[in-house]
Amino acid sequence: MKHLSFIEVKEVSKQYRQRDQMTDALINISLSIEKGKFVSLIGPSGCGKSSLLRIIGGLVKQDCGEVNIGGMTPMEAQKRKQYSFVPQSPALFPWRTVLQNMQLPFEVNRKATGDTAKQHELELIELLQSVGLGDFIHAYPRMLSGGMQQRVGIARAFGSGAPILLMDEPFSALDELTREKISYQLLNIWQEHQKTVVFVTHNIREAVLLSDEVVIMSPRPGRIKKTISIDLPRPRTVELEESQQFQQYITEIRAHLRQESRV
Ligand SMILES: Nc1ncnc2c1ncn2[C@@H]1O[C@H](COP(=O)(O)OP(=O)(O)OP(=O)(O)O)[C@@H](O)[C@H]1O
Repeated sequence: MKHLSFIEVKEVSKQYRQRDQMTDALINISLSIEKGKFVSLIGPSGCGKSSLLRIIGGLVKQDCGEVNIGGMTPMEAQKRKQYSFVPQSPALFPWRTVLQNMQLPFEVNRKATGDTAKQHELELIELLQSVGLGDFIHAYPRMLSGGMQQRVGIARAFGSGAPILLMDEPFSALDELTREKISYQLLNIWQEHQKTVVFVTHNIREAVLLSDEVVIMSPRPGRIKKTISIDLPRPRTVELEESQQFQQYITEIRAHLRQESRV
């Protein structure tokens, strides 16, 4: 049976000009992502992961090729509030409580969606509980650690109503243990809400643990080297992480990345 793709990137290329120099950030990228899938982009620095994420999200325009988001261009998809971005740091407003920060997308998008924050308050509180922040609903961001703030950012993205989450190294500023804990919380919340996620990371373990597919990219110019389907059962567990099968995926991806980082 042929599966319908939700995000379709076809033969996309992107160059940047800086002074007199041109950089081929992406060359001939084609990628197809089904609705509800979790897909990671991994590769060495400069291979174009963020550029591809931004092109999918309509923040950057490709030079050639096509991007189709459920029948819309990325710009149309953006207008129709199809995306929620989770950047490296969560951009919370310091003068708003955690819950008020969660409510922000509804206030911003109210004209487009007609939904009010009040209608969704219970749901937002449940999301905060599911990332372990049930006791911090009325706290201000300054009272939270970096990891807790990032969890608010993730919960907010899942609560926003957007079907596509674009996450650009959301855990990169966190220590290893916090990172591990948050990846499991992200897994749980994703399992429950079934959003389509495109996740940029440098971390192989994280990519295998979270993803249905890992897209390995290579630099200069940015290309897709290989796409690996992660055929591991869900829910993914700590035991699974220690299994031979899991380790095999890590070894395979690491071998591809090593070839890329040879200088
Ligand atoms: N706005 C820009 N102007 C000029 N060059 C750019 C711009 N954005 C990205 N580039 C270049 O395009 C290439 C791809 O950058 P991009 O940030 O997409 O890669 P990346 O894989 O996300 O890197 P990293 O892992 O370091 O974040 C790099 O060579 C980068 O220097």
